[in-house]
Amino acid sequence: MSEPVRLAVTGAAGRMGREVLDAATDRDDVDVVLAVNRSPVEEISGVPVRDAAEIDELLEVEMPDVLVDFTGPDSSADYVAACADAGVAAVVGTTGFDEAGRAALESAAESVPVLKAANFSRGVAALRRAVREAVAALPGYDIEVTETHHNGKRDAPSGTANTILDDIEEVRGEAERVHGRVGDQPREDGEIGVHARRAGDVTGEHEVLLAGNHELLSLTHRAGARGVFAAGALDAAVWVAGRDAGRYDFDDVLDQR
Ligand SMILES: NC(=O)C1=CN([C@@H]2O[C@H](COP(=O)(O)OP(=O)(O)OC[C@H]3O[C@@H](n4cnc5c(N)ncnc54)[C@H](OP(=O)(O)O)[C@@H]3O)[C@@H](O)[C@H]2O)C=CC1
Ligand SMILES: O=C(O)C1=N[C@H](C(=O)O)C[C@H](O)C1
Repeated sequence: MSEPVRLAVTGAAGRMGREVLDAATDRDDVDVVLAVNRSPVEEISGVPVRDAAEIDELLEVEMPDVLVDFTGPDSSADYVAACADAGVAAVVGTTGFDEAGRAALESAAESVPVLKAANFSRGVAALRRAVREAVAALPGYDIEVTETHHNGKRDAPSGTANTILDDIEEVRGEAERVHGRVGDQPREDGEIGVHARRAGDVTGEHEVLLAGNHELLSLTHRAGARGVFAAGALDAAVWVAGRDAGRYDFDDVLDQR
């Protein structure tokens, strides 16, 4: 068997960072050599957690092959820039990037491999394929996309919902995205309704509704635990290690284009 992939994990103390560190302990194809967090934390899953402010020096000293990031969009763009300087591949699970953040990832991808996915669940990858097929088969049907997440989520709509909306527009052409409705606002032909709900500790749900007259198709994915995202992110890290510089996504890992 080949050497385990040397991993750095940023946002180590977050909901996802903890899952990634926990999942990594059960695998022999990865070895966490560096975990960092903004707020001080001593250790997680037996891995000492270092100060995020020292990321540049830490990458030079620990020499990970791949950095896995689940933080926030601004810090993620900074970490990926640090990866580009240090020659480290990046797997980005963080969502909610603005134009400048997206440009920073593109720029880093000129020097190192950057694999970004709004959702590392295999079920969501299958949902996306099913949605593209359903949209192609049901021209003219009304489409509404609803996502539900825990009350700690910052960005809305979710990165996954935005990706699904892009998928729908790829099949159907550009559409107006109507975020919620209020007052005298009848549905216009071709618009896509988008709804973001935040409640309790919901891990993540995405529903795409396609409705014609007298029939309704509902495609739904529910994540039961964050372990599914962590497993996918680690699969992505193993896959991306040693690749050429460039942009990659989870479909490349699943080889399902
Ligand atoms: N692609 C996927 O499959 C998935 C993606 N996500 C995305 O991952 C991201 C993180 O989600 P989640 O783990 O729930 O979030 P949390 O808020 O639980 O964790 C974020 C972590 O990042 C750290 N952090 C935040 N801002 C900074 C900063 N400026 N510099 C350094 N560290 C920082 C936080 O540190 P501190 O301890 O100081 O707060 C915290 O440890 C979100 O964008 C979410 O949408 C989530 C699940 C799955
Ligand atoms: O913040 C979360 O929790 C999640 N975020 C991702 C997103 O924005 O799509 C993926 C997952 O749904 C959980």
